[in-house]
Amino acid sequence: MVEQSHQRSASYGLSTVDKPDFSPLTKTDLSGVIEQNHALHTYALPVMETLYEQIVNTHNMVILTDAQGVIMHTLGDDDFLEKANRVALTPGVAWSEQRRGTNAIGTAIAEGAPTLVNADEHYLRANHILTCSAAPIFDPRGAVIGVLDVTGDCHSFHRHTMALVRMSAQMIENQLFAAAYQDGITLHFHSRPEFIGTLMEGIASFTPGGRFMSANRSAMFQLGLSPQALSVHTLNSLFGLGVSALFDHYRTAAPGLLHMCLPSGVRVYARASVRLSSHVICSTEITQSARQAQSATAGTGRQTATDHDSAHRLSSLRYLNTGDPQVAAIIGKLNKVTGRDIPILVTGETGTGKELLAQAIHNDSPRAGGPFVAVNCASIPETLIESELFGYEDGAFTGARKKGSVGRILQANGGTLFLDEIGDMPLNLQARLLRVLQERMVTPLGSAKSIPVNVSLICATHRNLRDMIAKGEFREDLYYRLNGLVVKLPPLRERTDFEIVVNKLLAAEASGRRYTASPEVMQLFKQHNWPGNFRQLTNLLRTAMVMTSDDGEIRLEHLPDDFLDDVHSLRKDSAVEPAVGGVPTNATLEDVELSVIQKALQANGGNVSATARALGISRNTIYRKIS
Ligand SMILES: Nc1ncnc2c1ncn2[C@@H]1O[C@H](COP(=O)(O)OP(=O)(O)OP(=O)(O)O)[C@@H](O)[C@H]1O
Repeated sequence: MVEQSHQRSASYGLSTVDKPDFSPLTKTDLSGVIEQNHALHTYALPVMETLYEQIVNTHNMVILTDAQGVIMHTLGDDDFLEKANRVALTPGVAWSEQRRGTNAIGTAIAEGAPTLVNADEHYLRANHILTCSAAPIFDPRGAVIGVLDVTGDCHSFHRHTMALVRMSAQMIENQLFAAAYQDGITLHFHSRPEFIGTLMEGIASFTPGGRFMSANRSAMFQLGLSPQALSVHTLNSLFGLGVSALFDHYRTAAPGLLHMCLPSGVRVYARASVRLSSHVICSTEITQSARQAQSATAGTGRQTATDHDSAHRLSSLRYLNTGDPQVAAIIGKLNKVTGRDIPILVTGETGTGKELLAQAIHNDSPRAGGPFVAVNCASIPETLIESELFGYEDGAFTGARKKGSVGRILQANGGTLFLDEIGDMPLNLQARLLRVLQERMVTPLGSAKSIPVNVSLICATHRNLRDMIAKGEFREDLYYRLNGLVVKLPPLRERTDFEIVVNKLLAAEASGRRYTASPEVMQLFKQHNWPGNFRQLTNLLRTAMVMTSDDGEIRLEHLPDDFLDDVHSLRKDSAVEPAVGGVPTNATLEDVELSVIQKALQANGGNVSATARALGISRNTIYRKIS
């Protein structure tokens, strides 16, 4: 390999006596390279730190480059970094074979394989002082996206270094893989069970319906198939197990590792995890959620869902229907419009489950195999909403990524776009959004080209859009475009299935144990007004469950003090209520303040930011006053 690389080096017109080339990229260009390789850079840095800890004080350095061999980051012993500087081993410098002849980084890229280049194996004489071990980092399609390298003084050569570098590169690949394929079914497998959970495990991901999405290098190796060959497969065709059988397995009392058979006949062990957007349902939790789905439907006298398509059922409309007539009516209406691409507007206080409902609508629709893209218009700075939604072309504005960005609307193509807090969309963008909905075309920022897009739209808001229209804050024409079907999720305090909801959440949060709420606690819960709705109740239950004793019963003493204070202050508030002229004679200024804040909170559906705006005080003041 070294000999062939030397021949290539000569063919690039390099001479062995060439001096090191000190022409790094400018700071701006280097930032551009790092920006283009953002995910690689982010996931590689912690791995580099760990790798460096293994080799500290050995006159070595750790190097990360992009796919062209441009150094993006280095970590090393000070004395060696100084020496490295002399041969241009610094950020911004390219170490491709074309620029520096045979060297571990450039040759690893040229060969697409881990490479060790020691002392005089380097093409340039100036680099004979080095020993370098490099491993390419691959993306799931098998393309080299960067190189991890350990370079040191040639006298410091150690034969274990290469193994460390290879393992670290694999670790980066697995982390990039996990970040890129978060949704769907993920299988972790190996022919030896003790290797599951280690760097050696194969990882393959599938859509909730079982279609193959991607695999890491170990998986491709074990399956003996290329990324192209894998793309036509399914969970069943690769592992001899369908989605429903997978869920059946996890519905058994003590699900162990799965036993599966690869197309080659090799037997493997596997662990599966399922994640449907914001919901992670891992191994044992699959069992729980599946059971709850069944008990939820059984509780309302509905037919239990069939096993096929179990993954969708975990976040389906049926699962949300736990007996409240308002919710049942909403689900009845939604079922009628499913698949008709009628825009849906979900209203309701914060934490009432608007996003969960949107996800369930998507999962129950014919678009379930497509993407579900959620955008919270209130959490993105106003200046960025436009580029985030519509995307932008190369160099559209200062700070834009070199290659441009596909906006969220186009990301949702073929699936569902969920625009949360649509009331927070700035007026000028409301006009652009309206155009997209009318013309079904998106024009990215800085582009003259319009791209056709096919999305089903669900919007949500806790604000009163009609009031906003009256104040000129929301476009009437957009409102009529969004409200094909308007549904209002009830706040928890109005739900008649409150007890079922509490028990459902307790079961969902319990991993294998049984938890209950004592009658006093349930009574207290029913009297509380839950401004944060499901989010608040879930958090409270999580904390209380940790406090319980062996019997798993949540009693008053297990509830957090701040919640009890809240309940107490609300009671105090209602005691103050029947006052003459609105201000009770025995009320302190503090009581009145608290009462005003609580009323405003209620009027704003528990939304602290909106309350702060309405009262003209800071969010911190609100938290301080109600704590
Ligand atoms: N019916 C339900 N059953 C179980 N959990 C639920 C239910 N509805 C909501 N939740 C949980 O409550 C939390 C808040 O739900 P979600 O984000 O959907 O509410 P939201 O109305 O969109 O809130 P916000 O308006 O603040 O964005 C989530 O963790 C969600 O999983």
